Amino acid sequence: MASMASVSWAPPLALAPALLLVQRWRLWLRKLRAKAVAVWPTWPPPPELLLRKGFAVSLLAALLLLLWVARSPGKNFLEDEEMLAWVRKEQEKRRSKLEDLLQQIPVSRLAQQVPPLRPFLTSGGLPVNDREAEEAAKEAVVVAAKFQITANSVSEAAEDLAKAQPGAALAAEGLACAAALAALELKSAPEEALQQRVAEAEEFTMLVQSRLSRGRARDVWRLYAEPLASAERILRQRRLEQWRCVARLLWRFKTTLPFVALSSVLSMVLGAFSAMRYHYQASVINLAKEAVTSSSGPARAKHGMQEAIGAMVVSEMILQLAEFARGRLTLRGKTKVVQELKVALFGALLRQDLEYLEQCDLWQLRSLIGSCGTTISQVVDFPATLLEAAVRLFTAVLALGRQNGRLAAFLGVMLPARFLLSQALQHCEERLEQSALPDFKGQINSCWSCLVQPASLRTMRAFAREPHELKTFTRFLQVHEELQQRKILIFRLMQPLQALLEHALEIGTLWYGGRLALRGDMDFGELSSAVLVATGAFDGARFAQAAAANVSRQALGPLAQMAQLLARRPRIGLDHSPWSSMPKPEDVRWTLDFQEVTFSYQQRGVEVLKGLSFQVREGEFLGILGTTGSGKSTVLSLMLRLYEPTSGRILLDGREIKDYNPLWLRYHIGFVSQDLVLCNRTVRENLLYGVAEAAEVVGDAAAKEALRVAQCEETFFNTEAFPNLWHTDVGVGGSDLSGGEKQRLAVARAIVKKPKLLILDEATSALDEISQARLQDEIEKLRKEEGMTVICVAHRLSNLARADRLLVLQEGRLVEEGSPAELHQRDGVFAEYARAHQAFLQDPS
Ligand SMILES: Nc1ncnc2c1ncn2[C@@H]1O[C@H](COP(=O)(O)OP(=O)(O)OP(=O)(O)O)[C@@H](O)[C@H]1O
Repeated sequence: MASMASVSWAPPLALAPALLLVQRWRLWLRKLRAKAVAVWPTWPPPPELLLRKGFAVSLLAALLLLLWVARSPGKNFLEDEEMLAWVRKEQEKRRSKLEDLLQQIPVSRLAQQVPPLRPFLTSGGLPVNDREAEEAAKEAVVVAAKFQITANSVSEAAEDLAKAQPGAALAAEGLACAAALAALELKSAPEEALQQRVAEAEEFTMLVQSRLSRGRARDVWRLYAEPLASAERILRQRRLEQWRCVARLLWRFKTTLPFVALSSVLSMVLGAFSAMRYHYQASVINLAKEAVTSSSGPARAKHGMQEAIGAMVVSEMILQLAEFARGRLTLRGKTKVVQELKVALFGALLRQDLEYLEQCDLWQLRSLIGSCGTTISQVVDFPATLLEAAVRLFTAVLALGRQNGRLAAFLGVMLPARFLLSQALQHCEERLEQSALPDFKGQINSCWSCLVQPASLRTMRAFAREPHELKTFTRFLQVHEELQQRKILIFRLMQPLQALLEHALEIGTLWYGGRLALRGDMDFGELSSAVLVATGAFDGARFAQAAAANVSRQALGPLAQMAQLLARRPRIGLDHSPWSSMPKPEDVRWTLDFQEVTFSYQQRGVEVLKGLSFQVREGEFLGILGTTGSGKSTVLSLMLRLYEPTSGRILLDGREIKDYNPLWLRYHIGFVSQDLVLCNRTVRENLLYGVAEAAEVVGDAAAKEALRVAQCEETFFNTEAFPNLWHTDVGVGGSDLSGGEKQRLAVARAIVKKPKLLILDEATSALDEISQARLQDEIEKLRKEEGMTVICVAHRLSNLARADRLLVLQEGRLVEEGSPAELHQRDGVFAEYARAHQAFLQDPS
């Protein structure tokens, strides 16, 4: 019985608490509804409630609480001892780099020699008159001419330190020294480099202004102001040419002009109709008011209201149609132009001199070309956007002026005031962002660079750097995040201020309108419609300002850069002279004649070759050897016309090499460079890289023959090592091949072209002695059979054993020349090399 009772009573007992809970909920919900109903009539709250002291205080308290919550969370990293020690170490690194630079450049030495500079460099401020400062700068210029350190490298080091340690006095000193060097560079720069120098100096001026106090910045400025002014004078004359470039660039968009014109017309329609939206809304309000107050009753107002609503529907439809049509038109106009421009820019980049490309930030240029669609969109759409905004504003102001002239005048004053105030706020935000925290953002990339390049990846592994790299990455990120938090906080503080400013002006319009209404200069209907129309006017102005800011901030700079790239004429033009005017390669005698050639790399400025004269005869094997850095590879680069000699002449078959088309010349020269890099393609594609329309011109048999000559046919056709045979990918830069395989493939790549001149720069250094000897034999055979001229740079003397003649270079000068036997007898530098080599063979221990 007991068990039966427990079974029958259990469910109701279990339900009881649930029922109780439901009952409670219902009661609670009922109370909540009653409260909501009680509050409802007072929402939105009456103005006097918002103006009560208590409310204002609570609002302020809530704001402060919000700010406190928005503060950077967690412990400030500068309070962490270990972190602080790491930051100091990083700062120290940058400090010592700048110190090393400053010690070398004459300006710091000049501080002892030139009295006016001393107080500036040691204590701060430059208490000299203009003449003395000018004299100091002149002297700095003369002394610094002997040194190779550039203003850019010093200002970069100073900027690095200033970022890592804001307010560091040494950074200011660095900037002062950079100023003197900038003066030097501006004075001595050749005209073609002037623009670059002035751009650097202008960038440098901004740096000085942002990093130094106003007085110190003025002092630094005085050091290089005069040379900058004279350089700018020259440039001003050339600026006309620049404008022509931009005009030419814009002329490229001529096919878009009809589309731009049509979309501009549509934009005017859009602007006018979107402003009319507010006008009709205001009409509806006016009619409603009229219906209540006028004696003619609601019938007339009802009719008017129907008309206004109908007009609103029609204008809305026109708006959407115009928007659609404008979108289609601008897209059609842009697509083709952007495509053409990308091709032109890529072509212009490919055409540039190696020297220029070596100094460029190629990643930046790549993204410039990649994003040219966005840039062009901004520029091409700008007239339409501006027209739309202007028409919208004009329509709104017109409607407003018709309603009330005074209110329109009030707006006429308030709009520019709003614009100026928002500019001031933006400036304020930028100043605030000049944080006192260290900034290591750029350094995060250096951590990544170890990982993403196969060669550095292996080095990282080999040196067991992983834990260190991880730690460094974490630290850089920590500091960076802290800085970001601060910037975000500033942004979050400034954004509401901007919004408040915008709304304050709208409230101001309402206030003024209200006053006019109170004085009887305006009635209720006019005021309500004026507010709506004024909102339209503000929207128009905001729209125009945003579009203009976008174009000036994001589009004009890249556009000018594109124009410059397109207008830039390389010194070694790829189409000069035309290929079609070139002789047949078999009609040319492949002799080379270097006559008093000097050369220096632009970025370093040091003379690498000093009056070099020698000859290369057709069909001979010329060996070049010499100490490290003596200029051997540079000589080969000049033969290929990768660079132009600073002075002197190079003749091919008695004609200046610069009269030959560089593409033609390089096509007939086989080149294996010391720092060879293969493309990330298959073995076969790499092999045929240098042959135009490879598959048709060179058959498989000839390609395999080149592999055989280079001693690597068996390697790449060994299915155990290369299951895909010569269709195997070689990896980034050839990273999936051994050093010897890479070199042999590079030799085969040069030979397969059947060149008239074969240049080998340390081409077999990774080969074993036996393979190297076999390769030498094969090249010898080829030389004899084809009459090919061979120039070989090598450190290993066995590479040069078959040479007809040898050149020995030292510090950019030719110190010995002759056959190996002659040089042996002369007992000079070569004989010394030979003795060292012989000693090793006799006693390798
Ligand atoms: N692209 C470059 N930019 C600036 N300087 C360079 C450049 N290439 C080489 N140099 C400098 O020019 C000098 C000569 O270099 P080069 O490569 O011609 O010497 P090398 O005799 O071939 O040396 P190695 O035997 O070590 O290969 C060196 O001081 C080098 O640092």
